[in-house]
Amino acid sequence: MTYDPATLGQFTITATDGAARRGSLVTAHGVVQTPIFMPVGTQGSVKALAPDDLDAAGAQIILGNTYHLYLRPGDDLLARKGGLHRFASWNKPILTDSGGFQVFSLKDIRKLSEDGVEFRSHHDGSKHFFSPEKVMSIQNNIGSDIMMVLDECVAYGADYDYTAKSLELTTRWARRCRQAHPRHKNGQLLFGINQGGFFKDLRERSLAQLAEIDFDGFAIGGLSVGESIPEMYDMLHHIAPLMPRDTPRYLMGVGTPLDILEGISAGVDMFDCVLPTRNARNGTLYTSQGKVNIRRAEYREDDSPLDPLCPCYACRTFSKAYLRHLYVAQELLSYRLNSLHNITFFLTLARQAREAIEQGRFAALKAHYQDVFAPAKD
Ligand SMILES: Nc1ccc2nc(N)nc(O)c2c1
Ligand SMILES: [Zn+2]
Repeated sequence: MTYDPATLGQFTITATDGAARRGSLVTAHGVVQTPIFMPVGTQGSVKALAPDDLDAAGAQIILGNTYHLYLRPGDDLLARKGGLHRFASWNKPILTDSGGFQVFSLKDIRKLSEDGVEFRSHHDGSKHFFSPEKVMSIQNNIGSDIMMVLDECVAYGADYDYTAKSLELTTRWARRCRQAHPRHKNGQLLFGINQGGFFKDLRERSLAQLAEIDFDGFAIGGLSVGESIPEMYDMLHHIAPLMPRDTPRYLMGVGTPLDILEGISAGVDMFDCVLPTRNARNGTLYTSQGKVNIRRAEYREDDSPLDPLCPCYACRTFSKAYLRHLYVAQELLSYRLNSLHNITFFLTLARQAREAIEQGRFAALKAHYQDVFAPAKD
């Protein structure tokens, strides 16, 4: 990994269109063009796809997860293997989520304290403890280019008092993460995570506290946790414009194609979501004409490609009839081809957004896809 310490972490905005930003972020494993969609590879693999598939699809950066990789194969093993990049033969940027969200979604098998969170492995029930320092050490062993702080993602519906107390803890943990991992040590960037639930004053308080800490970027956490779309968009449009302008803004766990375009219109630069690969496995495919449920009988004899505008191997090589057959027959190839297509679609959407912002026509792109994915057509 060779990078120039002088430019590491540099985020440059090259064009804007309304609040939408076209930019680039320098990481130790390459420059990331934003807005960007990041395929999720929780356990060190974007399910059913190999690095050459991801390269072909135009992936610039993928996600890994601290909680999962710590439990299996173990961050100590990853350190011995030279880090996740070498272990998984992925030589482009990797962002790792801190595990906070995953632990808090384990509900009853975790205990929260000032020092961190105790939890039981979902594999074998063994007891573990994540402190801010521990998750920094794990992400250091993984060798991710962008690390996330340990945070508490409060459940949807949490009351004001609990949310206010929780964001203070998340800020104290964020400070401890920063102290535990000096700026750009090992070529790694560190992002803070905004919390505060669905209370605008708490969101602003969390942001003001985090903005005083020296982070390379800021994420919006605590959204896409079960709230309605209008609630998510309302908070998104409130907090995104208040986030520091000259560092990347990352909306965690979002979302559908329309959510991503909404986020970009609010000024968000980075997105990740399991939707493309998860929905690929249940036959829900995203195309330039809208969503296609490939298992529908109407495709049984359909010789046309899944998406005539898509450059992916699945669309260039096979018919809908064959893709439907693979799905119905539960052939493993169905996972690979459907995942390859959906990931290509999400990455293409991000590329189209970058081009539209450069050309001042982002609003038109967003309106086009709002029509394509209008609920009536589902
Ligand atoms: N919707 C999400 C997804 C991932 C998250 N990761 C962290 N660390 N924190 C959150 O609040 C998240 C929310
Ligand atoms: Zn395709």
